[in-house]
Amino acid sequence: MKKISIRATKIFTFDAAHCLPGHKGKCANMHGHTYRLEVTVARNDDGVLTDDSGNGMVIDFGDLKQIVQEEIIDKVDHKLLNEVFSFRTTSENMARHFYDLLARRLLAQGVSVEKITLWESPTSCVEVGRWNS
Ligand SMILES: Nc1nc2c(c(=O)[nH]1)N=C([C@H](O)[C@H](O)COP(=O)(O)OP(=O)(O)OP(=O)(O)O)CN2
Ligand SMILES: [Zn+2]
Repeated sequence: MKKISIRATKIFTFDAAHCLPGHKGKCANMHGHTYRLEVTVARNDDGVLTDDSGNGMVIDFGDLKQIVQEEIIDKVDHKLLNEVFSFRTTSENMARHFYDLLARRLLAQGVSVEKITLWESPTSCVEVGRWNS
């Protein structure tokens, strides 16, 4: 029987400009996106804090919002991404970077990042996570 687990997701948006030098199409030119960032987390024990010291939450949505704001949104919103990051600013590279930032920050709280979904447009997204192989 499959184990029940609980995940919590919070959604963010940010506006940013970038270009992909050498891209074969129009994305070589400077252009902008309203990115949508979906952050899904779980407790490392797969449940919620329900003991006397617990609060029945995977993580307080307010705390998650503050962490994502500090670690990601404040650094990228209304910025030129090519100046923020040393790597090529594909959605894949950014989503992986965001995953690593949040995984490191949430580790101490016993919270793991299950999935990061980064939408570059309403029709294009990438997902980063630990999948069952
Ligand atoms: N795998 C990836 N492919 C592309 C990326 C990327 O990050 N990962 N990025 C781009 C460009 O940044 C471009 O802005 C987005 O391309 P695309 O989704 O094709 O944009 P459109 O507006 O043309 O999308 P439609 O909805 O199909 O009109 C390119 N590729
Ligand atoms: Zn783009």
